[in-house]
Amino acid sequence: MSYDLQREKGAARPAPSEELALSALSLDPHDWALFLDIDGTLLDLAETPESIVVPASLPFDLGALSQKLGGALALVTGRSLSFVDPLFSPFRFPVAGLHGAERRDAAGHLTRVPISADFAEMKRAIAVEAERWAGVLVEDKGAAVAAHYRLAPEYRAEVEAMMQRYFAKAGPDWALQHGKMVVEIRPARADKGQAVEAFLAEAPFKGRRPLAIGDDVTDEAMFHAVNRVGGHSLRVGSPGQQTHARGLISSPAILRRTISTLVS
Ligand SMILES: O=P(O)(O)OC[C@H]1O[C@H](O[C@H]2O[C@H](CO)[C@@H](O)[C@H](O)[C@H]2O)[C@H](O)[C@@H](O)[C@@H]1O
Ligand SMILES: [Mg+2]
Repeated sequence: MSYDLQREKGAARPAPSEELALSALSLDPHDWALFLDIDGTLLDLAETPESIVVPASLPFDLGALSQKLGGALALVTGRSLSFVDPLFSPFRFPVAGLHGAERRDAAGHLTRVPISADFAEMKRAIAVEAERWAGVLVEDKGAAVAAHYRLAPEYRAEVEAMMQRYFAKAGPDWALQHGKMVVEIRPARADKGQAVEAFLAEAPFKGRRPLAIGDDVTDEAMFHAVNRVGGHSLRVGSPGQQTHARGLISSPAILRRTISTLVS
């Protein structure tokens, strides 16, 4: 079933997806729950995982939006939980990390994944093996590991083959996650769609219509999850991509500007 925001709100003329969906949040803030990806959605992509820039106003705009939504705003990211909080300080939003495998709910309860000795050894082996490819970065995310080739795209095939090989040895508790110039091995226990479903079963998200905004393959699971329950989904990027998302936002900057307008 296609959820027609434009018709429901009686808009007089077609408008870009981001304006429609986000102005619906503003009109009925107690009806909606918002799920936001971080890299490539709220934040512009950067050359390395560490070199992202969080505009100074963004945490405060998100804090104001969260308050407007009665706290029903969660971050759903491939990053680890421990990486996320300092980005949005002084706020600590409900968050799902490692593509859904770990989660902190609105009441502050944590679900984490223990790091086994075998996985720690695998991370070390991947880091050592990647040293031979100048520019390839290995990101240790605790219970997940990512190999980035953004600075060395000529090694894409080698990086993919290496991660595939370690994934094949890792066993059924692990998933291979492709992303933007990155391949990751992450816990298979939950994806972003399952994380969104878990939030939607709890206060203050429960009973609200979900809107999910993301930019990448990993976000397709949450697009699917929110569409299935009559919510709405927006993909950040250019037109023409294969996606479950029902609308498009052209860039993180446009999303940030729209959020800022909603709370000003
Ligand atoms: O689910 P997300 O919040 O979008 O996180 C996905 C991955 O984002 C990061 O990698 C991506 O962004 C980097 C910084 O802009 C960029 O350098 C890299 O090429 C992108 O793949 C992060 O480093 C990963 O751990 C996340 O899983
Ligand atoms: Mg992203």
